[in-house]
Amino acid sequence: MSELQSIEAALAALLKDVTPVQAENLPCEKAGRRVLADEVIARLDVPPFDNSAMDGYALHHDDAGKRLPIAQRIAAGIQAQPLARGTCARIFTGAPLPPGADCVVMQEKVEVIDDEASLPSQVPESNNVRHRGSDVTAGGVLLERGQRLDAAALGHLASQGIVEVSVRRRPRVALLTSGDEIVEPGQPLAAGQIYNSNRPMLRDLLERFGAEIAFIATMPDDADGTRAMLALAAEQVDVVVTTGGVSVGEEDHVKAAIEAIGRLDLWRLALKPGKPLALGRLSASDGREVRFVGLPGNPVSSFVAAWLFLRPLMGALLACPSLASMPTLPARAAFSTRTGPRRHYMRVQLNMEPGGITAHAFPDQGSGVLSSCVNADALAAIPADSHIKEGDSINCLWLRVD
Ligand SMILES: Nc1nc2c(c(=O)[nH]1)N[C@H]1C(S)=C(S)[C@@H](COP(=O)(O)OP(=O)(O)OC[C@H]3O[C@@H](n4cnc5c(N)ncnc54)[C@H](O)[C@@H]3O)O[C@H]1N2
Ligand code: MOO
Repeated sequence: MSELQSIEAALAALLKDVTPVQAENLPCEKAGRRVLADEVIARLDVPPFDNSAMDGYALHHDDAGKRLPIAQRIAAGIQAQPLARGTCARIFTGAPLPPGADCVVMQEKVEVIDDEASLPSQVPESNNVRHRGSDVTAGGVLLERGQRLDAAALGHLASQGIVEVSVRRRPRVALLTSGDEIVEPGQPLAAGQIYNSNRPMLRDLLERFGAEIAFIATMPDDADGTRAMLALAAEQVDVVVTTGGVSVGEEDHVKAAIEAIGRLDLWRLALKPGKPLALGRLSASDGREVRFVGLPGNPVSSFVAAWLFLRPLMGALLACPSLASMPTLPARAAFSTRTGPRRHYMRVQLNMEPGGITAHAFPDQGSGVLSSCVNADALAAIPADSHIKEGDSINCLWLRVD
């Protein structure tokens, strides 16, 4: 039996010479979850003017402790008049601070009698004032290149009045499943058949990793049909992903087809689940090189391999650092286990407990037991040839995409 190969070596082979996909301009309202192709420079100071953080009274801090006439009323959205020393202004949250005032007292601390406000004795300068440019300074970097546009980043763009951004187009992926026994939901099941669970699962994962599923099909059962389908897919996409048929069985045409129209490397990884992995390249007729990733058919193996290989591949194609690497968390094992020659990525739920984060493993970690992935928060990476006891510290890959 040949030696098992390292996950890191397979990942390096997969990511070698990946060039990021092209940029495109998109309206911000359609750019959610997309990745910035360029940094965005702030055009405006945010906030654009000194303003009040509270509903209350604006004054100069030297006038603290006095009873002051209320000289003006400043609502959000109106222009404030200069404030004379010895007076104060009624002011509301977000309203501009009047020139001459340098602090605000919240209304709960002020007594108002006959249009005069009694102010507390000590009010520090800048109290309850949000200063111009304290969040963002015009001319500075608002968002970095490679930033995924999450909810807050979209809000940040809008705060600058920006309506369009340059983002990476979504990598186009072909998702092909194989196996005579695999049937689509909605069809009747004959004896020996099972439903195609990998297709919707991988589709969802790939879309969460930023891909567009541009081609989705079931692989034909014959050699010519398989070769024709792979060639057709390669014309339309950046990456071809298949599941099934990467092990040692004979019932498979995918390996032969890839070898006929491209290059193929078969890996036997020190990874559980997900030992067999096929990586390759196909050539499109315009000379583009299309990456091929053949995931194992067992649903849990393809789930784990998708997180370990497809996520960093999408991260590289999108030039997005937060996708390229997985967030990791140390946790205490709430279980004990022994591993053999393969690193075991156990599906765990993470609980926040008084002593820290605890990882609870699903009882059946079999590679066909998809229940172990439902509600899993993380993959606990248990090193090869180790004995983990309850309470030991383990490293968990958080199954989370921004
Ligand atoms: N003699 C050996 N047999 C196997 C080895 C080995 O080293 N020597 N490796 C095992 C490991 S590990 C895995 S993982 C699987 C990988 O097999 P394949 O990638 O060739 O996949 P298939 O044989 O086509 O299917 C495996 C399993 O998964 C089910 N499957 C496939 N596609 C789907 C789908 N779209 N939805 C749901 N389930 C699917 C299929 O019915 C099989 O049960 O090989 C081991 N064998
Ligand atoms: O390692 Mo396989 O990938 O057992 O399912």
